Amino acid sequence: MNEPKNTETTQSFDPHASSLQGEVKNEVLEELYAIRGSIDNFDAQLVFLLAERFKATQRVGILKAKHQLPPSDPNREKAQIERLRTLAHEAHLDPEFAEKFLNFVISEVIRHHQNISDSHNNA
Ligand SMILES: C=C(O[C@@H]1C=C(C(=O)O)C=C[C@H]1O)C(=O)O
Repeated sequence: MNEPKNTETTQSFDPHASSLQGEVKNEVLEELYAIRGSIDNFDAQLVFLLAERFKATQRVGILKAKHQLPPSDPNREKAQIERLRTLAHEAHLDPEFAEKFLNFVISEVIRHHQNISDSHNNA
Protein backbone atom coordinates (compact mmCIF):
# COMPACT_ATOMS: atom_id res chain seq x y z
CA MET A 1 0.00 0.00 0.00
CA ASN A 2 1.34 3.42 -0.96
CA GLU A 3 1.27 5.92 1.86
CA PRO A 4 0.64 9.51 0.75
CA LYS A 5 3.50 11.97 1.17
CA ASN A 6 1.72 13.82 3.93
CA THR A 7 4.34 16.43 4.74
CA GLU A 8 1.64 18.93 5.75
CA THR A 9 0.26 16.72 8.51
CA THR A 10 3.66 15.64 9.74
CA GLN A 11 4.85 19.24 9.87
CA SER A 12 1.88 20.67 11.73
CA PHE A 13 1.29 17.74 14.10
CA ASP A 14 2.79 18.17 17.56
CA PRO A 15 3.23 14.65 19.00
CA HIS A 16 3.87 16.22 22.40
CA ALA A 17 0.66 18.25 22.53
CA SER A 18 -0.81 17.52 25.95
CA SER A 19 -2.93 19.01 28.67
CA LEU A 20 -0.66 17.26 31.17
CA GLN A 21 2.43 19.38 30.62
CA GLY A 22 3.51 20.84 33.95
CA GLU A 23 1.03 18.56 35.74
CA VAL A 24 3.12 15.38 35.93
CA LYS A 25 6.76 14.43 36.42
CA ASN A 26 8.95 14.59 33.32
CA GLU A 27 9.72 10.87 33.38
CA VAL A 28 6.00 10.03 33.37
CA LEU A 29 5.49 12.42 30.48
CA GLU A 30 8.40 10.83 28.57
CA GLU A 31 6.91 7.34 29.02
CA LEU A 32 3.52 8.67 27.92
CA TYR A 33 5.05 10.23 24.79
CA ALA A 34 6.77 6.95 23.93
CA ILE A 35 3.49 5.00 24.13
CA ARG A 36 1.66 7.76 22.27
CA GLY A 37 4.19 7.40 19.44
CA SER A 38 2.79 3.89 18.84
CA ILE A 39 -0.78 5.16 19.10
CA ASP A 40 0.00 7.79 16.43
CA ASN A 41 1.44 5.11 14.14
CA PHE A 42 -1.66 2.94 14.59
CA ASP A 43 -3.96 5.88 13.91
CA ALA A 44 -2.09 6.77 10.72
CA GLN A 45 -2.36 3.16 9.52
CA LEU A 46 -6.05 3.09 10.34
CA VAL A 47 -6.58 6.11 8.10
CA PHE A 48 -4.58 4.53 5.25
CA LEU A 49 -6.42 1.22 5.64
CA LEU A 50 -9.82 2.89 5.69
CA ALA A 51 -8.89 4.94 2.63
CA GLU A 52 -8.04 1.71 0.76
CA ARG A 53 -11.28 0.10 1.92
CA PHE A 54 -13.31 3.06 0.67
CA LYS A 55 -11.50 2.92 -2.68
CA ALA A 56 -12.68 -0.69 -3.03
CA THR A 57 -16.24 0.01 -1.90
CA GLN A 58 -16.44 2.94 -4.36
CA ARG A 59 -15.77 0.45 -7.14
CA VAL A 60 -18.55 -1.79 -5.81
CA GLY A 61 -20.85 1.26 -5.72
CA ILE A 62 -20.15 2.05 -9.37
CA LEU A 63 -20.69 -1.59 -10.38
CA LYS A 64 -24.01 -1.68 -8.49
CA ALA A 65 -25.20 1.60 -10.00
CA LYS A 66 -24.36 0.41 -13.52
CA HIS A 67 -26.37 -2.77 -13.03
CA GLN A 68 -29.22 -1.22 -10.99
CA LEU A 69 -28.35 -3.25 -7.88
CA PRO A 70 -29.41 -2.08 -4.40
CA PRO A 71 -26.81 -0.10 -2.36
CA SER A 72 -26.91 -2.51 0.58
CA ASP A 73 -26.58 -6.28 0.79
CA PRO A 74 -27.94 -7.39 4.19
CA ASN A 75 -26.90 -11.06 3.87
CA ARG A 76 -23.33 -10.07 3.07
CA GLU A 77 -23.33 -7.69 6.05
CA LYS A 78 -24.62 -10.42 8.36
CA ALA A 79 -21.80 -12.74 7.29
CA GLN A 80 -19.20 -9.96 7.67
CA ILE A 81 -20.41 -9.09 11.16
CA GLU A 82 -20.32 -12.73 12.30
CA ARG A 83 -16.79 -13.08 10.92
CA LEU A 84 -15.54 -9.85 12.50
CA ARG A 85 -17.07 -10.73 15.86
CA THR A 86 -15.19 -14.05 15.83
CA LEU A 87 -11.93 -12.38 14.77
CA ALA A 88 -12.39 -9.72 17.45
CA HIS A 89 -12.99 -12.36 20.10
CA GLU A 90 -9.82 -14.21 19.08
CA ALA A 91 -7.87 -10.97 19.12
CA HIS A 92 -9.20 -9.98 22.58
CA LEU A 93 -11.08 -7.04 21.12
CA ASP A 94 -14.62 -6.45 22.35
CA PRO A 95 -16.89 -8.07 19.67
CA GLU A 96 -19.62 -5.50 20.43
CA PHE A 97 -17.18 -2.72 19.61
CA ALA A 98 -16.04 -4.52 16.42
CA GLU A 99 -19.67 -4.88 15.33
CA LYS A 100 -20.48 -1.23 16.05
CA PHE A 101 -17.39 -0.10 14.19
CA LEU A 102 -18.16 -2.24 11.13
CA ASN A 103 -21.80 -1.10 11.11
CA PHE A 104 -20.62 2.51 11.29
CA VAL A 105 -18.31 2.02 8.31
CA ILE A 106 -20.88 0.06 6.31
CA SER A 107 -23.58 2.69 6.85
CA GLU A 108 -21.24 5.31 5.40
CA VAL A 109 -20.48 3.01 2.43
CA ILE A 110 -24.22 2.54 1.79
CA ARG A 111 -24.68 6.32 1.86
CA HIS A 112 -21.93 6.63 -0.77
CA HIS A 113 -23.57 3.88 -2.86
CA GLN A 114 -26.91 5.68 -2.69
CA ASN A 115 -25.23 8.91 -3.85
CA ILE A 116 -23.46 7.10 -6.71
CA SER A 117 -26.76 5.50 -7.74
CA ASP A 118 -28.61 8.86 -7.58
CA SER A 119 -26.03 10.63 -9.73
CA HIS A 120 -25.95 7.68 -12.14
CA ASN A 121 -29.76 7.86 -12.53
CA ASN A 122 -29.73 11.64 -12.96
CA ALA A 123 -27.00 11.56 -15.61
C1 LIG B 1 -19.44 -3.00 -0.40
C2 LIG B 1 -20.67 -3.49 -0.56
O1 LIG B 1 -21.83 -2.76 -0.30
C3 LIG B 1 -22.36 -2.58 1.01
C4 LIG B 1 -21.29 -2.27 1.98
C5 LIG B 1 -20.59 -3.27 2.56
C6 LIG B 1 -19.25 -3.03 3.18
O2 LIG B 1 -18.91 -1.86 3.43
O3 LIG B 1 -18.50 -4.01 3.39
C7 LIG B 1 -21.12 -4.58 2.56
C8 LIG B 1 -22.32 -4.86 2.00
C9 LIG B 1 -23.17 -3.82 1.37
O4 LIG B 1 -24.24 -3.50 2.22
C10 LIG B 1 -20.89 -4.84 -1.08
O5 LIG B 1 -22.02 -5.18 -1.43
O6 LIG B 1 -19.91 -5.61 -1.20
